[in-house]
Amino acid sequence: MVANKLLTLAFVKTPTNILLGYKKRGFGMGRWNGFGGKVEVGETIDGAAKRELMEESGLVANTLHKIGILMFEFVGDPQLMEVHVFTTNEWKGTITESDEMRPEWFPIESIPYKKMWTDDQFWFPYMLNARPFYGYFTFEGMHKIVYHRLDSVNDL
Ligand SMILES: Nc1nc(SCCc2ccccc2)c2[nH]cnc2n1
Repeated sequence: MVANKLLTLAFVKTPTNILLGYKKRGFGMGRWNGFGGKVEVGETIDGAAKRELMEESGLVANTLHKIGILMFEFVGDPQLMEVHVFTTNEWKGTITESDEMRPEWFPIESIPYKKMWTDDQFWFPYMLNARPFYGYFTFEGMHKIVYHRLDSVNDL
């Protein structure tokens, strides 16, 4: 039995703007995304999300709100990615570029979906409207979605 790979993704947002990071290396390189990564052994998911946000953007979130869970399957890879998605609108610290990510604010009206993962355009509206969601996406390669399902949920 291959366990899911447990990952986090956190977004810092105001009512009109969202902070995205340009991934400079590794998985998802060359795309704008939220801040996140692996949940380490002994870490809570929330704790990992806060740590990754701080490491990758320099910001400390006072509270993170769980807004979604995304499952990603890549055809040919038995390990599913289980991504817990968070938002925050209360943070401290100074935005700092890391070796992983170059943070930049975007108006919510001009999110660069063409330079992001293909699935983001499906679930971002749920996140931006604070509607908790559960999504499952099957990828063939790094661009093509061959199956997806996305549902609103009452609690996560
Ligand atoms: N938006 C988005 N993000 C990811 S990976 C996010 C989790 C992660 C993984 C590795 C390093 C840092 C963060 C995706 N994968 C497939 N579609 C996707 N969409």
